[in-house]
Amino acid sequence: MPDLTKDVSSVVQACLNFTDLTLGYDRHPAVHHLNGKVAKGSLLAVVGGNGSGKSTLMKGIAGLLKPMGGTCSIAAGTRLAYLPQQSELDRTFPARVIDLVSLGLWPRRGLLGRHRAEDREAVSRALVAVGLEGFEKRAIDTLSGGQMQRALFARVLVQDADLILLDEPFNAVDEQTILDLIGLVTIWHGEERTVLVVVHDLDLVRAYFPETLLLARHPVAWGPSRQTLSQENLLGARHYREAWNENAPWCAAEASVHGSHGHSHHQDRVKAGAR
Ligand SMILES: Nc1ncnc2c1ncn2[C@@H]1O[C@H](COP(=O)(O)OP(=O)(O)OP(=O)(O)O)[C@@H](O)[C@H]1O
Repeated sequence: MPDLTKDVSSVVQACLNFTDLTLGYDRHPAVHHLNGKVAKGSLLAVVGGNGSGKSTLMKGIAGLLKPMGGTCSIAAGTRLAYLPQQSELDRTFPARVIDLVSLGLWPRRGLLGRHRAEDREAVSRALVAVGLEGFEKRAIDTLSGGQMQRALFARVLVQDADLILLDEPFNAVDEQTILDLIGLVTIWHGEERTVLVVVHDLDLVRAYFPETLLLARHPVAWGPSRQTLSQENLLGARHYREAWNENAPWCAAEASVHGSHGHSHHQDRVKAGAR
């Protein structure tokens, strides 16, 4: 399986290194044989259709899913912040905005640690940066989807992480919120943090993300966004997704028919079944 990150020079320090990484659930792989490096300071969009493995990859990097095969290594000393999809969060938890944002302090202070004046200032600055000044005491279950996403970005700001994983942060939020949140992502990129974002809107990707990984359970393409999002690659991803058999078992054999990437024994099964 070749490394698809052709544009990443070997002299650039890698923040993430995938070696034949396969992730999945109950022995059913959802991301197959991913190889490549994410250079420190990259701003990488992760795109693909529903069920193509984007969230699974994020969970694998965050350490919430153990690889079924291969490895995902993170550069030593990297502080990580992971923002799951909003649908995975429990909004009914009785917390105020300030409590939610202050959770970003726990890697430094511990859950029960006393917050110092500088911590309180960091939380206040983060709330101002996301446009939620004055919302400190609001219960999180009273926030709109966009306000909640702003609060979650404030928590990421407070975390001060080197590697930031954002899973569909622009879903179900209005245009102004998207622009404000993109502004923060751009600032993080300027600060040389490594940022991976699952995005559905390809126009947004083309406009703001220098690099893109296109997934269809396997990596279809990875490189500069314009090249990755070529018609050919997008069609290839769709073709692979349409041929996917949800019930295919764990792959044992390797059979590469897509030229340089992926293996398609699941597709073969579907075709064989259709005959
Ligand atoms: N907890 C789970 N248990 C079993 N299968 C799962 C689990 N989570 C995801 N899957 C399956 O893994 C595959 C990849 O799912 P994943 O959520 O990574 O896709 P995605 O690209 O993020 O999709 P979407 O754009 O719809 O969020 C899907 O077939 C999904 O049904």
